[in-house]
Amino acid sequence: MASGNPYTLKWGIMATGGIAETFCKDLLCSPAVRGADDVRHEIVAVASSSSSKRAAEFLQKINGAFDAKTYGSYSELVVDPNVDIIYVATPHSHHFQNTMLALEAGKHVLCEKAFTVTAAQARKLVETAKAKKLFLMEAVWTRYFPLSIKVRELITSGEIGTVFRTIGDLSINSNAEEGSGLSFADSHRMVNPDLAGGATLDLGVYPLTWVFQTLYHLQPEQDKEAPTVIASSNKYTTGADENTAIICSFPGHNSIGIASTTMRADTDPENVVPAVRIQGSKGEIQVFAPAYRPTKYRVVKKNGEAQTFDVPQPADPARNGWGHGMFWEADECARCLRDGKLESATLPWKESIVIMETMEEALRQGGITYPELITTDVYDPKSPLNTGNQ
Ligand SMILES: NC(=O)C1=CN([C@@H]2O[C@H](COP(=O)(O)OP(=O)(O)OC[C@H]3O[C@@H](n4cnc5c(N)ncnc54)[C@H](OP(=O)(O)O)[C@@H]3O)[C@@H](O)[C@H]2O)C=CC1
Ligand SMILES: O=C1OC[C@@H](O)[C@H](O)[C@H]1O
Repeated sequence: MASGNPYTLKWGIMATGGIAETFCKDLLCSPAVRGADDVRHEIVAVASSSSSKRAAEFLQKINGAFDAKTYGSYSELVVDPNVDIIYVATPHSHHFQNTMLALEAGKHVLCEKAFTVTAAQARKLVETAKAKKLFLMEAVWTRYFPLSIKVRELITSGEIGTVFRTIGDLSINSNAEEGSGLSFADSHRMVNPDLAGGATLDLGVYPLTWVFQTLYHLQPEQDKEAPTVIASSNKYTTGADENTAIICSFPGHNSIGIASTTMRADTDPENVVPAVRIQGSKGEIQVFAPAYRPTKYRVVKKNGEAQTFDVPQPADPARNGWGHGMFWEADECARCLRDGKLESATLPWKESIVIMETMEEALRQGGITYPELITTDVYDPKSPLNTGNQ
C-alpha cells in the first residue's frame, strides 16, 4: 500500500466504558492484519471522569498501552500535549459538551454515535471544528467496513439498477424475564432520558445509516436532497422511546427509506432474514444482521440469480484473535489527518447534521423529549457533563 513510515495517530480516550474498551482493543490490533501499512495507532492517554485509578484499571482491561497517561478528569486529558485526537466514548447526553471541551482545547475528535442529542448541537460542533480547523467525525464505524464500501460500489456501478427503496432494521429483544418491562435498569443509558437513551438515538441511527449511505450519500452533490420525515414512536415507562419507525422520503430522487428499531423484538433471531434491503430496478442487495456489524450480504437479481458474500472482520492472532471492526474508522481518522482533511468524505459533516435533523424530527413526532442540561447548545466547560458530577 504505502511506502515509507506509516503515519502514527496518537489517541486520548475519554471514558472507560464498554465501547471504549472495544475500540481500544481494536486500536491495539496490528494494522497489517487488515492490510493497512500506511497508518498506525497509539493510545497515549486515557481519562475517566470517576478516577485516575479507573483509567489505570482500563489499561489492564485492554491489556496494552501500559505507558499511557491516566487521568481522573476529562479536562486534564484534553490539554495533554501528546494527544492528537480524542475519542469521545461517553453516553449521547454528554457528546456535545465533551466534544466541545476537546475542540476548545485544540484537539481533533472522533465522537461516538449518536453524534449529539439535537441537530443544533451537531451544527455547533461542526461550526467550532471548522473555525478552529480541527478534524471532527461521528463514529459511525459501520460506514467504513469493506462490506459497506462494497455495497456502495455495487450501487454506484449499477449492479441493482436504479435504487428506489432501502428498508433497514436494528432491533433487540430486551424484554425482561418477568413483567412487562425491559431488561435494562431505568438508570441504564439505553432507556434513561437523562443520558439521552432510547431506541432512536442508540439503535435507529444504524438503519438510518443504511438509508442514508444508500439513498442520500450517493446522490450527486449538486442534487443533495434531505428527506421529508414521517415517524412514530412508543414510549417506555422512563419516557425514552422503545419502538420507533421512520419513513424518509426523497421525492426529487423518487426514493424512499424505511428505518425501524425496537427494544421489544429481534431483527432476526435465526440469522436468515436480511436486516437491510436495498432495492433497485434490476435486483436488490440484502445485508444481514446486525445492521451495525454485518459480515454477510447477498445480491439477488431480478432474473433470480443470487450470490452470497461473507466478509468477516480480520482477527489479529497476536491479540488472541481479536478484531471487532472499529479499526476501519480509526484508520479513516488517521488518513484524514495525515492528508490535512478536517472531515471524512465517507461521512461528511453535512450528512451527520442531516441525520441528526432526521432523528430530531422523528423524536419530535414521537413526542420524545430530553432535559435542558443535555439539549442545550451552549457550551459550558464546567457543565456536570464535563466535570463528571452527572
Ligand atoms: N459503535 C458501537 O458499536 C457502540 C457505540 N456505543 C456508543 O458509545 C457510547 C457509550 O456507550 P457504552 O460504552 O456502551 O456506555 P457505558 O455506560 O459502558 O460507558 C459510558 C462511560 O461514559 C462515562 N460517563 C460519564 N458520565 C457518565 C454518566 N453520567 N453515566 C454513565 N456513564 C458516564 C463513564 O466512563 P468514566 O467513568 O470513565 O468517565 C462510562 O463508563 C454511546 O454513545 C453509545 O451509543 C455503545 C455501544 C456500541
Ligand atoms: O452502537 C451500538 O451498537 C450495538 C448495540 O448493542 C449498542 O446498544 C449500540 O449502542
